Parts: sequence; C-alpha cells; structure tokens
Amino acid sequence: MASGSDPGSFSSFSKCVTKHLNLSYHVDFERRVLKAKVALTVEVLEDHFSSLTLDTRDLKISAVTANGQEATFAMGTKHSFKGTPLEITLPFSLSRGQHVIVEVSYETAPTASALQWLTAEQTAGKTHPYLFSQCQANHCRSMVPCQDTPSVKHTYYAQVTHTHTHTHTHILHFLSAVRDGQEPDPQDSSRIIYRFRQPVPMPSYLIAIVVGALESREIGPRSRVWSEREYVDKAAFEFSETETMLKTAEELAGPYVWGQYDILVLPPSFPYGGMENPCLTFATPTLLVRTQQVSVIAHEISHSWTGNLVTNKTWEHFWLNEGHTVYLERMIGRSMESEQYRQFKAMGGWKDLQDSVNTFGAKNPLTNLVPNLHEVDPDDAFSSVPYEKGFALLYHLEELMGGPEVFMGFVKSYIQLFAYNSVTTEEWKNYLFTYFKDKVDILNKVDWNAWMHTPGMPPVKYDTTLADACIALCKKWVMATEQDLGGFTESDVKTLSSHQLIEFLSLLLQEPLPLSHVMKMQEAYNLNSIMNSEIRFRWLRLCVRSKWEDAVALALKMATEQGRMKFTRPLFREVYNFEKYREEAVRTFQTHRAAMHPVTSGLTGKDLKVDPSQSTSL
Ligand SMILES: CC/C=C\C/C=C\C[C@@H](O)/C=C/C=C/C=C\[C@@H](O)CCCC(=O)O
Ligand SMILES: [Zn+2]
Repeated sequence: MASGSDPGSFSSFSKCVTKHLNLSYHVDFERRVLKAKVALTVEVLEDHFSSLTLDTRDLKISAVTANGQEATFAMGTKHSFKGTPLEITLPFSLSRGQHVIVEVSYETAPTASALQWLTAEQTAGKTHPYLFSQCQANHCRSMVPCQDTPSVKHTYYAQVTHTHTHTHTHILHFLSAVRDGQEPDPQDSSRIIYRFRQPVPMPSYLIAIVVGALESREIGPRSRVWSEREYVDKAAFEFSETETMLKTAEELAGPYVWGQYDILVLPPSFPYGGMENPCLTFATPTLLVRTQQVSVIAHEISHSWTGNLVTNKTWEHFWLNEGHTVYLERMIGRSMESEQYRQFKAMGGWKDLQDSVNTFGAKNPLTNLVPNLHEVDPDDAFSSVPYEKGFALLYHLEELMGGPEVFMGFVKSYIQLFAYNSVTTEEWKNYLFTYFKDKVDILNKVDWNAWMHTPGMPPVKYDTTLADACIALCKKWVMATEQDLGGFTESDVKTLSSHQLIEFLSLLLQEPLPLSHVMKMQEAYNLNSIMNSEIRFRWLRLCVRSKWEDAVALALKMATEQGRMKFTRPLFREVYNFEKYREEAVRTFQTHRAAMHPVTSGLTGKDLKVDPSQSTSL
C-alpha cells in the first residue's frame, strides 16, 4: 500500500508500514503538554531490516524500545515544516513479513502545531480549560511520533487521562474513535482513564483529540452532538438532519463503516469549517446559524467514504479527497433538494475557485489540480482549488459519461475498489478508463494535461436557473449611476434565499462597487444586521474593498472573534490591502495572535508579511 515517495514525510514507509498504534496520553493543562507513550506495531517489508525512521515535530523523546528491548535512537536535522526525523536502530534484525512493536516514550511541546490549548477564560463556560487537535495535513507528528503520511493506514487504541485539580472534575476526553469505556486510574484513583478504539485502518492525519467541559445530546440512532453546555441545544437543533444525510450518503456510496457518527462543536478559534475526524466530525461554531451547516455537514459525512475510506496517497493528490467529497456532498444536496440546487451550489463553488486563483495568481502552479509539493508546506498550498477544480473535473466527466446516475455508479465502484487503501491520481485515472471501457474514445479527448497540470481556471458551464435573480440584481448594481441608486429598495432581496444572497455578494466581489453604491446597499438592504457568517464575510469584504472606512472595524472584529481561516485570512488581507488601514490590520493581528490557533496565526502572519520572530513589522 505504501510504495512510492511522499515529499511531506521522512518516515521509511517503503521499508516498513505501521499496522496499529497503541497510545497512552496524560494531558497536563498546567504545563500544556501531553506526556505520552505510543506502541507502533510495524510490519517489515524487506529482509535484513534493523532500522526505521519516524516523523516527529518538537517532541521530547525519552526512550525507545523494540519488542521490549532498549533500542538506540537519534534525532536528525530539523526541517522548517516537516519536523525532525527520529532515527531508530533495533537491537536485532528482522525479515520481510515479520512484525515488531516499537514503543516510544515522549512529551509534546507547549507549541505543538497540532494542538491548541485554551485557558478557561477563552471558552464559553469560562470555568474549565480546553484542548483540541487538528492534524491534517502534517501535524500529527507534533503529537505522536509516527509514519505521518496518508499512504500508511493503521488502526489505533488509546487511553487518556488528565492532571486532576478540583476545577477539572467535569472535563471529558474524546478521540476520533469509538468510546470503549472509562475507569479509575489504578495509579491515582481520583483520575479517570478514558479508552477509545478505532478498528478501521486510517491515516495518521485523522487521529484527533479533544479535552474539555463537554455535554452531549442525541441527534440520531448513531449520532450525538458534543459541545460546551452553552452551545449544545442550539447545535442539536441545527444538526437535526444528520441521520437523513447519513442515510442518503449510504444510498449513494455504500454502507457507513465507522459505527458512530458524532459532531463536536469547537470553540470559535477552530481554524476550519469542519474536519472529518472519524466517528467525531469537528465543526466550527460559525455553523450554528440556520442554513449554513447543511453543506458542511454533508461534506464531512461524505468524507467517511472519500478521504477516510479511500485516501489520497500524498497531499499532491489531495483533490482525490476533496473533489470527490464535494461531488458526493452535492449529490446529497441533489437527493435532498433538487438538481437545480446542486447546479447552484456548483456555481457558488466556481466563485470560490475564482477567488483562490485570483489570490494565488492564474499562473501559479499551486492552482494546478495536482501540484508539486516538494519543499512546499501543504498549509501554504491549501485553497479551494482541490475542492472546486476537482469538482469541476468530475462534473465535466459526468456530462461526458452520461449524467449524474451513470457517473455516481463509477464513484461508488471506485470507493468499493479502493476502500481501506490510499490512491494516486494515476490509479484513479486508470480505473476511470477501465470502468468506462466502452467510452474510452470520449475519455481520450479530455485534455488531461490541462486539467491536471496547468494553472488557472478550467472551462465549465452550469445551469443558472437559481442564480438568474442574483445575476440580474448584480448587473443592476454594477450598471447603476449615482442617479439610479434611489431605485434600490429592500424588496429587491426579500425573495432571495440566504444561498442566493451569498451568490449575489460573491458575484459583486468579482466587480467591486464604488463606495456610494455600497453605502446605498446598506441603507436599502441593511446587510450589517445579518449574522449568517457566509453572508457577513462576503459583505464586509465588499465594503472594505470599496474603501468604506466604517466597515474596517467590523471586518477586523469578525476576523478575530472567530478563527475559521476561510473567513479570518481574507478579512485580514482585505483590510491590509486598504492602504490607510494596513497598520491597523497588522496591529490587530499582533494583539490577537497569542490567542489564535498556531496554524491560523502562522498563515495570517505570512499574509500580512509579519516576521514571526518580531512583535511588529511595517
Ligand atoms: C493541494 C493542497 C495541498 C495540500 C493540502 C492538504 C492539507 C491542507 C491543510 O492545510 C489542512 C487542511 C484541512 C482542512 C480541513 C477542512 C476543510 O475541508 C475546511 C474547508 C474550509 C472551511 O470551510 O473552513
Ligand atoms: Zn473536505
């Protein structure tokens, strides 16, 4: 499964592959570290095997054993984003097909890039500290020494406990796995050990941990929603369609193999809309506004097949995870709503792709569907491209091959064939040609090099029925002279759904308006009062781009009161590009960076050209 190379990993996965991890964690909130032990069950792939390399990042390793015997180890040279290779020499030699249990005792750093430690004051409840992880893409190595490449899949078992203080009695632990009971710690009966079991083989980037004062509500026969008490009822209400979506996804893609499907709503600094951690999707609280959660939860559910069951072999093939997941997410939307709704969402995705291409530059190789990630940090490469160019390719193929039902047949078959494995684009393409063996002539006419290895926008058209009202209103604003402005009233947007309002604002962001127009838009539509974050985010970007000074404070407020990178980074960049407020953007970032997620603060710092080692720039 793990042959080939991965530019993001130092680990020796062509010599050996991890089959199982047994983790023991002790969470120390006072010192902000995990004291841990991991036992890796490793299958040897070659004869005369006596050494292996694991990925680590900022870990303090204290001991390594192999089958219980002391093993020697050395740390290699630290790489800026790949971390430090841990080179282990076994006290014996093994042959191909044998297994060895390598146990590493270690401690994480308070700055571990996978972890965000929140003080009690940074939580909604204000009484208990909180810890959460985000391992995708290459951050698992900062909490577990492992073969941190998506080409290796293993099961895992974990036991977790935390330092007991009188204020921490209500703290619960969860991992991306099935709960396997809890019991008093035999070494300290005031502590509880929580146990978890993940029997489905999965890549390291899907290991996840959360520790905090959490409550839950049942939302379906295999689903609970977890969050701090302050959000839990709202979350249960917003995610009430989860079981319907799971069933729809199963009809499309096959059985759900992960047992439980729970959702965890995190504190506002969580950097993404959602993260598909198996058994426990992590979600931003910005979804807790009606109509916003549907596509994100459909997306995370879809990852249970595309991404978690069939996984990209390296991050260069990330579009296989995300393109297929967006395709499946929109097929769920098609089943639950309509084909027009799917087409409308596809058009919205097209704008997101355009936005990413504009941000990177239309000639930037990071806008290739399959980018070269040698010496490129995946976090720097992340954008809508793998999602939306990936979807656009699949949609294009769907049209060529005979429509959604026919193409979904291929996607389902691809999932069944590659389930529990990791794949490359080449393997995907070979299977496409095998599945559609009667239509190879048509497939040969596709300009594969343009789709896969050429930067910029691809050529695709969608059904615009639901977007026509948005396109017409956008045109009206773009063409309007100062004299025409009096003709705009609240009734223009009365019949638009929130999805259509998002589309309207996305269209306007492609053709920004004069300040007078934006001010009139506020007067007529009162968009400042809307709290739906997808709408607010686009509206505030539009205002700042039109140089409306009053909007700067609102944009910076939204950029800092939540930390979803999809919103935070473009809002900061927008204010930064408004010359007069550039310093204000940098100052606000400097004030908030200590409380931001480590990845968000790192990437926003790069966007604003703030030297990470200095407290101020400019
Ligand atoms: C070609 C891109 C190369 C590598 C990307 C791989 C990982 C990127 C890394 O930065 C982690 C991404 C994690 C994403 C998690 C969830 C997203 O689906 C959220 C999308 C944005 C949002 O809705 O907030
Ligand atoms: Zn995704």
